[in-house]
Amino acid sequence: MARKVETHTTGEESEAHLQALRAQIDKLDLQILELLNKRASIATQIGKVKLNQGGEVFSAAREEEVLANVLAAHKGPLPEVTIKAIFRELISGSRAVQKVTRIAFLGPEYSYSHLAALQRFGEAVAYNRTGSIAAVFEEVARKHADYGVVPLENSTDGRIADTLDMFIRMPQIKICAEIRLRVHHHLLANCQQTEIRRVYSKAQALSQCRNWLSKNLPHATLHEVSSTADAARLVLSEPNVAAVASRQAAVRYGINILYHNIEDSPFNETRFAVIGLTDSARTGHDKTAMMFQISHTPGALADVLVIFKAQKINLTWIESFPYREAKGEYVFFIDFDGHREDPKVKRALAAMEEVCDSVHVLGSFPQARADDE
Ligand SMILES: O=C(O)C(=O)C[C@]1(C(=O)O)C=C[C@@H](O)C=C1
Repeated sequence: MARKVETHTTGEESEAHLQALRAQIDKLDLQILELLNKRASIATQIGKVKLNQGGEVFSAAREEEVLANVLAAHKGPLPEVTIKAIFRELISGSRAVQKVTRIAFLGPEYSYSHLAALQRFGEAVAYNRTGSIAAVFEEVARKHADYGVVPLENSTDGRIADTLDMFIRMPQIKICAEIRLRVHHHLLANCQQTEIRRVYSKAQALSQCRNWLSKNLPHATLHEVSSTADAARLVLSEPNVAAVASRQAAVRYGINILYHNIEDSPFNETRFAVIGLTDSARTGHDKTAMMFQISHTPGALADVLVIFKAQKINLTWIESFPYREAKGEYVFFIDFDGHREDPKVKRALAAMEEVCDSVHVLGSFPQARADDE
């Protein structure tokens, strides 16, 4: 028969037990610290090799592989989200010991573009906020920034026209990674709900909360401003005003959150592109983005789609966009599974050259995980 375990402990014994456990944590922390710095020293050496080869510090493909290795081996008890956050900052620091990466985004701080950039690049980065999506492209083209973060599409509102327009204007800009950001909107105000007369936000954010706002604030008028962070700032300078913005903006500007998660769709997500001057190496879980033009003849688009069907390539996105240089002309944007170096993708691209007026690959890049996946 098993012996009865004595569970009763005195206050002194339990205090001693606590101290012993904390001593174990102190010891482990020093070991972790040593390992972190060892890893950073190796990253410094990698940086020198890459510099000699003329390569870039940031490798979306390698970062994806590092994270996939770690997550595959992870058994808990720490939540996966914690492991991802730790490794995000670790890799961010490993890049910084090689070279400080400069990232341009559509500001101000704590806009959703900024949150997406932080999610992908972490804190050890020189962030450069700009006033427009066009300026993000220009900063990258002029090499004032190594990479830029621009919104591509939202699950509720669809494409971001300014970004697609810039890809047409600046075909030298490539997509080297994508970021999927779950977008949660909150109602920020420093007055009572019944006192709110005006609600400020970016057009897309107002549209993504349309039903909630009309149901809960039927007497308030809605006003578009250039960013959700600008909207938050207006709450500080005007009376009886609310903003639809992020939790981070509420913290940054010291505003109360009256309601959390007021977006109409529970799956509200924005997909961002990381843009640069080169795209990404193959990982085996990649996507390719491209734009093409076809003649105005019956079946021209079907001829293109049939190529993807024949090669068994899954299309993940398609948009037609007016071509501003010529009336009535359109540019098609598509994303599909696979890397431009995969044999079946190469065959599809060669076949497209035959049937399209113009074909331009925007880049191949690792498929992003959703930030809550
Ligand atoms: O493997 C590299 O190329 C590194 O520079 C190391 C490292 C990392 O910390 O794991 C850092 C930056 C790169 O973007 C990819 C990976």
